[in-house]
Amino acid sequence: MPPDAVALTDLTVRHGDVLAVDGLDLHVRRGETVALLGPNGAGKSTTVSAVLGLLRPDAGTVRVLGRAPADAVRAGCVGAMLQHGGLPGEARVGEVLHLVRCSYPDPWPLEDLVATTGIGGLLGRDVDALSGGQRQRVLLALALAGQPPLLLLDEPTSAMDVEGRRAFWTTMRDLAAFGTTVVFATHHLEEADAVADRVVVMAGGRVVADGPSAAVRSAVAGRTVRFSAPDGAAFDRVPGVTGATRLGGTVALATTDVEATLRALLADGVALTDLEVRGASLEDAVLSLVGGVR
Ligand SMILES: Nc1ncnc2c1ncn2[C@@H]1O[C@H](COP(=O)(O)OP(=O)(O)OP(=O)(O)O)[C@@H](O)[C@H]1O
Repeated sequence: MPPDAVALTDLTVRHGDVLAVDGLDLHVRRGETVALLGPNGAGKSTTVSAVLGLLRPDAGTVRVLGRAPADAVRAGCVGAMLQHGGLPGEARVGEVLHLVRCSYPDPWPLEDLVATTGIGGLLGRDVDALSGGQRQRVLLALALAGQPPLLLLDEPTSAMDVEGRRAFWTTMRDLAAFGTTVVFATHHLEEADAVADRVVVMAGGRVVADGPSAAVRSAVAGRTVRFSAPDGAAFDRVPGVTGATRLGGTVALATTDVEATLRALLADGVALTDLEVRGASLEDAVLSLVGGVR
């Protein structure tokens, strides 16, 4: 069996007095697309930095495609987009891209790379004059320049507009379909839900949930029952209901037991017009999972 793309065993990282990553075990198989989720300060960026060999763990081991992180990076096996990823100043995008491509033995063909990342119109621009979203597209092109089998992305779409995000994730899906392993940290949970094979929810430097998005969502018991109801009707004492809100003519009941709630409402003669039952969203699940750990 080939080694995992990323293998973190009992990883512990401190920044001074702050315990940023606390005994983390995380294994990413080759070809997986994994989202790292969690609140600010959960340890996602620190984990990404450790995988890139940018900081030395206080304890535990990091292996990247079976090698030490620095060796994997030096061999051109890892492409990265970091939150504070820098671009050299006083240079044009095309020049920077040329330089980076030249540093790899088998760079991604220029025309295809430029088309894939949508930076054709930016090649003659000064890197200092790029917008946040344009900068992120250029950073993506640099990350992909060596055709790496592993991509590490730390909040890669944070500055992109809706169209840019959509194009970005289409590119990621295409890369994943060709076997690239993609590990990304994000606060855009709908992107994680749509793109990742697996989501890893972190809080306080530890993993609090790890699995396919659907499994993580279903681990949260709560569901919502919505229907139209006239003003004045009260529903907070209905079996299973843990909270009731009303917006205009629509009532939303949070419930831990959908069947009991619906049976009781029907027995009471509630019409349940426009009935809708919704499971927890990934956002609900993450909020619930990290709630006690912050
Ligand atoms: N260079 C540093 N010096 C001191 N503390 C740091 C440093 N970098 C991170 N930390 C602390 O380590 C903890 C984990 O931070 P980290 O950036 O890994 O979290 P994160 O999950 O990526 O957060 P965010 O979603 O805000 O990017 C936080 O408490 C943070 O304040």
